[in-house]
Amino acid sequence: MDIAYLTKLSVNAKQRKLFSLFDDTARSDKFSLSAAGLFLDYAKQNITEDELGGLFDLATQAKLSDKVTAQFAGEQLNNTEQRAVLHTVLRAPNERKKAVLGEQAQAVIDTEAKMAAIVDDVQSGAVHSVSGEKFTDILAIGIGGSYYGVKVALSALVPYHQPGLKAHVLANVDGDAAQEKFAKLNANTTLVVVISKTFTTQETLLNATIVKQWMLNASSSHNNSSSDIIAQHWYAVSTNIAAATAFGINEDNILPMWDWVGGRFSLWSAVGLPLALVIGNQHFNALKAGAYAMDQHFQQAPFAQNMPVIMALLGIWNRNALGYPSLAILPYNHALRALPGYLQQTDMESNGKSVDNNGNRLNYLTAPVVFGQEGTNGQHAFMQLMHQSADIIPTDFILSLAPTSEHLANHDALVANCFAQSEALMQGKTLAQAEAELRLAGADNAEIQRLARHKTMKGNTPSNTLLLPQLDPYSLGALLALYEHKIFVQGVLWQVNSYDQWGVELGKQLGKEVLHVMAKPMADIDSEALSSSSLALIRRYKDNLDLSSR
Ligand SMILES: O=P(O)(O)OC[C@H]1O[C@](O)(CO)[C@@H](O)[C@@H]1O
Repeated sequence: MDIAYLTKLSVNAKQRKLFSLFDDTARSDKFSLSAAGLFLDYAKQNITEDELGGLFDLATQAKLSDKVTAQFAGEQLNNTEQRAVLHTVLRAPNERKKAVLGEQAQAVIDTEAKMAAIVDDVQSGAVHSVSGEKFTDILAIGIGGSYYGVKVALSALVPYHQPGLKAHVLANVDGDAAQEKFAKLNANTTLVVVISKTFTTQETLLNATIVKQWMLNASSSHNNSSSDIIAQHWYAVSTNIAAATAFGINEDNILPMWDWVGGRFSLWSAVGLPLALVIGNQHFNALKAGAYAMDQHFQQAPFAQNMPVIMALLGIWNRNALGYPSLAILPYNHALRALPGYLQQTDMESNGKSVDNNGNRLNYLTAPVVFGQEGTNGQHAFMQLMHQSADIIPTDFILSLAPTSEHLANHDALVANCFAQSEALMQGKTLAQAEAELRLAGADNAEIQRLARHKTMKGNTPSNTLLLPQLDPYSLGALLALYEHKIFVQGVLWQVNSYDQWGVELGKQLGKEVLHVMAKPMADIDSEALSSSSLALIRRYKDNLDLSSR
């Protein structure tokens, strides 16, 4: 990316009062657009039409259109793992699947049909527990991309859940997390879905093992045959069919994934099974249809009317031209409370890189630190810093226009808070305004002098406001696809491979080494791979638990 060009382009923006851009009375019309049912207002970004035009030029220089075509056509964009990036084909019509995947398309279509049949059969009771009862609970075990997508959609789409069927997700390897589930679940009516692309992930396998043991124990006390309960209650989604079978899962109950679907973009594949089981095929298809509508928009709209492209370029503007290091994701819907965590993974795991596609060190920074929380909770916590500190934190406000509950006064308050926060973050409060307010409230000069600076707020914080017409499967699908494409565009401009995650692998390697060292007798604790700090921590842990004698 041409940083010198970006620096030159942004020279005025750095000095500018963002609010002054609203001297143009047509700004909110010019800086907003709709796509796939979503509405984006980006008028509160610190950017002019000319500057945005400059960013479009940058996208053209990066041959963004060619890259979009290449991605949807299945070229191997993930060049460190020699993989295509084709999660989009999973939500495309079958003709498109055949055109892109060739012979492999039939396996994908068959898997979708098999998944749909499982969903119908579980919902109708045709597929039932060993005791002949209808399943009451779905427990999904997975982590990272094999967890977040399902989690975010499950909590967002509660009104679409089939009565009598509850879904639960288990990710954390802390045994407490599993224990919490056991307290809620009846093993005899629980269906388990293990989701692991590799079927080698430590957390998922440990959790699957304890859940299996819990179910076997419950089953023996119920006089069921143990092998039956695992064969009938357990499903898996994986590329590693052999490992899933070796774990004891009935081969008929294993749905394949493909290496061209990245974990964090896999909700659209059979990874979505726990979600589909609970919301049903019709709503799962609507989720995919919303994502497909955004795919179409992304491929067809010119840059100046392209929502993912605009959001991506604004993100680059804030990160690389204006130098802001983070991005707050603030959904003003309780139902979207899992979205910040989901986007944290998709964005930071994808674009948190420091070398380009050819392995050359970058001379600019990439993904911002993404964080967030549901509104209005954040206002009474970390948003204080967003208003009062000198740091500027660009923000995405996300809101469903239609209320998700019957409590309309609460929804009005929620909406008002959302709109007010973007305004407050942009306008801030000058010293003169703070002084005038204090004077009006009857403060004397000394009091004004003492307090006015504390009440001054920098403002100038840029934000997007994204509106969903209502929180339904279609809109959610469009929203998730919007962010997927935004991340893709940023990866293209930053020239990084958004689809590998070697950093996670390093953690896994050292995790194994730590476990290996922990298993040694106290006197032998040593490792060339670990620092004296970590070795001392291991000794302290063993001292406390006397792990070696277990
Ligand atoms: O699906 P798996 O193979 O269990 O991996 C879980 C997750 O771990 C990662 O490899 C790293 O977090 C993700 O990409 C993936 O979604």
